[in-house]
Amino acid sequence: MYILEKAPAKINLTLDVLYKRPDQYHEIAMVMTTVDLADRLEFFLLDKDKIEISSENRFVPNDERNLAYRAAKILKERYQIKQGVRITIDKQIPVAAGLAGGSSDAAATLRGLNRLWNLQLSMETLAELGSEVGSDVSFCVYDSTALAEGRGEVITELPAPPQCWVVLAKPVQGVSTQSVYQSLNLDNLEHPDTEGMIKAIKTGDYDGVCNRLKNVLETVTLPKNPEVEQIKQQMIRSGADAVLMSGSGPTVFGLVQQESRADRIYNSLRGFCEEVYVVRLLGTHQTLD
Ligand SMILES: C[C@@](CO)(OP(=O)(O)O)[C@H](O)COP(=O)(O)OP(=O)(O)OC[C@H]1O[C@@H](n2ccc(N)nc2=O)[C@H](O)[C@@H]1O
Ligand SMILES: Nc1ncnc2c1ncn2[C@@H]1O[C@H](COP(=O)(O)OP(=O)(O)O)[C@@H](O)[C@H]1O
Repeated sequence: MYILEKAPAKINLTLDVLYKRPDQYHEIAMVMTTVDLADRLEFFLLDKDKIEISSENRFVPNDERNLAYRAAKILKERYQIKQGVRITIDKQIPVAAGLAGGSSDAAATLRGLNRLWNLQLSMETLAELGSEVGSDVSFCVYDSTALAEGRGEVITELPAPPQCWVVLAKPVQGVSTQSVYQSLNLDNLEHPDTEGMIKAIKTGDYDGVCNRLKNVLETVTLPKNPEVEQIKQQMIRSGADAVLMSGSGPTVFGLVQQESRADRIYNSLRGFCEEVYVVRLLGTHQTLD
């Protein structure tokens, strides 16, 4: 018996950092949604009491460092599961890109094993377990559109934003999330209009969403990675309605309503950026088959 799960990438429509906490984390408020660029995970029951991971991607560890492995281990130990599992990851989301690929794989593992092992756990319980793996995993468990607060694990679900096309471009150099947070200067930050973004989403106001895209982590990643700013400028020149860096970066996304315009942006970026994707905004959980 085996189970299939899709693990979509996320983008940040807003990302605000409020203050540094006494633990190693920052208190944040961010509106996130999902796009149709997804890893695919397969889960096979094993008789032996073992978690096996495989992925063809050379940047993804095939051992206990894999976030999917960590999610499976937490679930297995917490519910004393004696069966083992083999997890194969077909990696489509660029790694260390600000698109939460690893977190989404961990979340898909929690959803998939909940079904494979027939645990009947609620989304809330899976999200709580996910927060032990990483700050973005709870959001990824819901796999929808949401406001994420706390260190990212306090989730308030939102409706899907207005439908549009999303052009994603990832510069070659990956970014370490931890070092971006560490380098952030909290003085004189221009904060996003989080409430305004939520209202724009709720009223289906596409222009309102575009006008409010903002990510305070750009203040760290942009000066260190000139390519990110170049890609932003190129997307604007080619007709994007709005552009922003996702998460800690370095991936940049541009929003457009017409497919022809998305194609134009894609073609204009192909020359100097190897990894470019045109995808639909999803914003709600999609079941496979
Ligand atoms: C920036 C964001 C935005 O969605 O995503 P990515 O760019 O990684 O996709 C998230 O806040 C990242 O979430 P995630 O990648 O799950 O972070 P974690 O593994 O929990 O933490 C990695 C490190 O980032 C820092 N960190 C993370 C979250 C937070 N609220 N404050 C922090 O200071 C901590 O130094 C932590 O050790
Ligand atoms: N299943 C996984 N997919 C991708 N990266 C993973 C996975 N498991 C562990 N990692 C590690 O997590 C790090 C961050 O990966 P990722 O989630 O893709 O980036 P981001 O946090 O920027 O969205 C990578 O350096 C990678 O080695």
